[in-house]
Amino acid sequence: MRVYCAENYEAMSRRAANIISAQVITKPDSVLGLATGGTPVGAYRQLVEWYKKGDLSFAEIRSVNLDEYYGLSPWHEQSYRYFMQSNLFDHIDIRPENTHVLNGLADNAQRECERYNQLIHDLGGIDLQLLGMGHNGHIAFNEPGDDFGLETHLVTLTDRTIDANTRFFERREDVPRQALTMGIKNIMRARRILMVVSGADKAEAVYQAFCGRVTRDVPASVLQLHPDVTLVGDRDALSKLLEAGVPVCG
Ligand SMILES: N[C@@H]1[C@@H](O)[C@H](O)[C@@H](COP(=O)(O)O)O[C@@H]1O
Repeated sequence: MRVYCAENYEAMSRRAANIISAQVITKPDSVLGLATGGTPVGAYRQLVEWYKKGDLSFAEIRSVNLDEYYGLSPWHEQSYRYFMQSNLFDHIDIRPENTHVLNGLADNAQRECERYNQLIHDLGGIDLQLLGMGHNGHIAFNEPGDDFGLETHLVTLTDRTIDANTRFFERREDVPRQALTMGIKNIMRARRILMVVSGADKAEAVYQAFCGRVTRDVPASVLQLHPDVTLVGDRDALSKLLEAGVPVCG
């Protein structure tokens, strides 16, 4: 694992965007696994800026998103499809038909999950998977205790995740209770993984994930078993790793 420590959120976002751009430039038809949440927003903003300057093209890029709330339409402002359109897709030259997000309105969740697994397979797998992390160590919507062997599946969100995501909705009751998510198995099959973390409130989860035991109780800890992980964080999020003496670059 490589760890990059950035001074602040902006620098972290630039570093992450750099890694994504390098992937796009070296393999213009890459399959990018994309993530939502507050943390990657700065990296997306940076990519849009570089695209507008003419430094990058996404014309051949294919994307698959990690997860989607179950029960929200793609046009709902808090759906992850809407998030991706407004933070990235609407501002770059990626082809709409090449962007894939799970359908939160699918009648049959099981069938939708199978379709998505097949889609990832047909695309040739994920070249670079971007990840954020929840305060309880969840990745995508793989909550503590979930089986590492699962592929895309329907999950019931924990109270902690619902609490954390309430900030995006008017009321806690509005946060969907279920989501469709890629499983740990899909994520672990990605050729490269890029995790972004920011803020002191993530420091303990980051420490548990990368210095603790590999356990289902901390889903992100499974990344210790992946051969190509880059962790990019700001100083606050990495504080406990730094205290523990984990070597960092930049
Ligand atoms: N499903 C998403 C995750 O993919 C994301 O990593 C997490 C952390 O979000 P944030 O970056 O806002 O802390 O939030 C949600 O639960």
